[in-house]
Amino acid sequence: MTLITNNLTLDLVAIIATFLVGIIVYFKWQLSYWDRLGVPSLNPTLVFGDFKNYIFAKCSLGEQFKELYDQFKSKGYKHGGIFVGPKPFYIPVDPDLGKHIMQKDFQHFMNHGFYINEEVDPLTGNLFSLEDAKWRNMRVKLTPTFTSGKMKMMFQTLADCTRGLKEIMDNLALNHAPADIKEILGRFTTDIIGSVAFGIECNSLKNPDAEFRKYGRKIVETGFIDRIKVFLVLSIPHALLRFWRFKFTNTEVETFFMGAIQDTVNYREKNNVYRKDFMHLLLQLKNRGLVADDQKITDDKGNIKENDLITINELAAQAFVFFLGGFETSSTTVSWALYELATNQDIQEKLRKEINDVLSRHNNKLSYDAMMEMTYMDKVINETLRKYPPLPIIPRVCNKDYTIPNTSTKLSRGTSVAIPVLAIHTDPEYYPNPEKFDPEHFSEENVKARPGFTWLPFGDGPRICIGMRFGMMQSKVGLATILKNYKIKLNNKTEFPIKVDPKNFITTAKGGVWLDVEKLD
Ligand code: HEM
Repeated sequence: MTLITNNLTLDLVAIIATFLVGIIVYFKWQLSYWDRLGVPSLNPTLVFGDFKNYIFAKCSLGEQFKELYDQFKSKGYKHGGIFVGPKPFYIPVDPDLGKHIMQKDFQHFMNHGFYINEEVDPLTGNLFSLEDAKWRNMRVKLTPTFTSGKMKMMFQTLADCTRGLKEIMDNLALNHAPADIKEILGRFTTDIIGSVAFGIECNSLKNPDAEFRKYGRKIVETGFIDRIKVFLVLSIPHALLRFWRFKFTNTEVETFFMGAIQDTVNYREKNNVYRKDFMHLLLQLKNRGLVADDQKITDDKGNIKENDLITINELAAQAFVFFLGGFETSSTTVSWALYELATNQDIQEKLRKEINDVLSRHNNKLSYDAMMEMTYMDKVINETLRKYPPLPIIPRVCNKDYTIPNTSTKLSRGTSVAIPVLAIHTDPEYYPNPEKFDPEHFSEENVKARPGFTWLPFGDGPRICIGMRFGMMQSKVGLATILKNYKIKLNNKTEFPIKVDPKNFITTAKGGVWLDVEKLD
């Protein structure tokens, strides 16, 4: 049987050719999207759009966006449009546009546009992914969990984990062995966040193959399949992915975390356990519908806010995102800080002096108040987050048609936006000599002289990182513990000049950061 000609082979060739031409026409039409809208664009290619270098692991996600931002900036554009595959993304170049998107006109750009399918993939129902009213409600419920009072309450749990960190560093110093610092700090922050988010002693500092560490690694180390999943989530309409019952979370990871959370919840509810951690506050939300300053996870006086109760799946998704947000971001931040301090010994000495001076006023004990007094430490961490923002871009989606300020261009509902954080942080207009590690970029005068929305490691506006205080606190504790007790130098196992690993979503050092450690008296 033939369809078009009298020859089956010719028919097949005709069908395939028509299909290919259709795809090419579709891509060409899509790739003219920004031109049709009057937004400057670059030279996207069929299939990959402007994203070829990232897809082929030639550069990291942040570097890919930086390359595109730099092109727009060099042509004097205030904004631009790019393509991830066929999907258009809007990029603000002028920080004032960033301010509109993240703060002034937040009601138009409320969502991250991440994939959610709470039914098939329950861990995607977390605060980072939630949208619209669901996000707002959850954000309001979780905000009291991260006040400075709650940070103070959790400080001791956090400080307890420094013991294991010191044991490892002592051993390395004694044996003159190089420290794979990113790995060690990954175990340190896993122990902290496992303890405060799950109430579980993970013991990954003692045992590098502890389960929490193993699954934590699985989440952040992205293989080919994970890159494809990211590409699908970025380029395919989510309604279609939901229709396919697409699952973003790795099933093994989901089974492990859901199991661990369910066990902890059961244990605490059955034994009425009180512990000063996030899990306690999440359990209050689950059983009482509010976060309270007391030891109770249930309320016997019938004083329950029924409408504000969260389900066990919602609790699990939030504990999961605290874990995810909490360990890798801070451990990479401290690793990069130590890399820079090993390369800049004068800054290392200056910071050590501040740590010793402050601690001498606090009985030589790490405490929340002592950490708050370390202002040079703040500058060093801010500068680290400038050069190496763990999230090199921040995604947003336009949820209500929007006219770009001072233009007649309309972004329609559903348009994706990427705030190019790394690119802004390394723009010489805001940070002269951006490759230089200089904590004085964060002196009072320099901060005042810079336009707003040019330092965005935690994002900004109503959707700013909810765990910022906690992230800063654990980074400071890690850095203070190491610098107080050890002098560090770069070991020659560290690649020099160091490169960002293109295979990781988070800004991490390719090949790791290796340090020589000398114990101080
Ligand atoms: C150095 C440490 C950290 C960095 C650099 C960081 C960075 C970020 C960024 C860039 C965002 C997106 C903000 C936006 O859209 O404007 C974010 C959101 C978020 N972060 Fe962090 N984070 C850190 C630590 C933490 C910690 C310790 C936790 C939890 C314990 C956490 C939990 C979250 C959550 C739940 C969100 C979603 C907030 C929302 O959508 O309302 N992060 N973080």
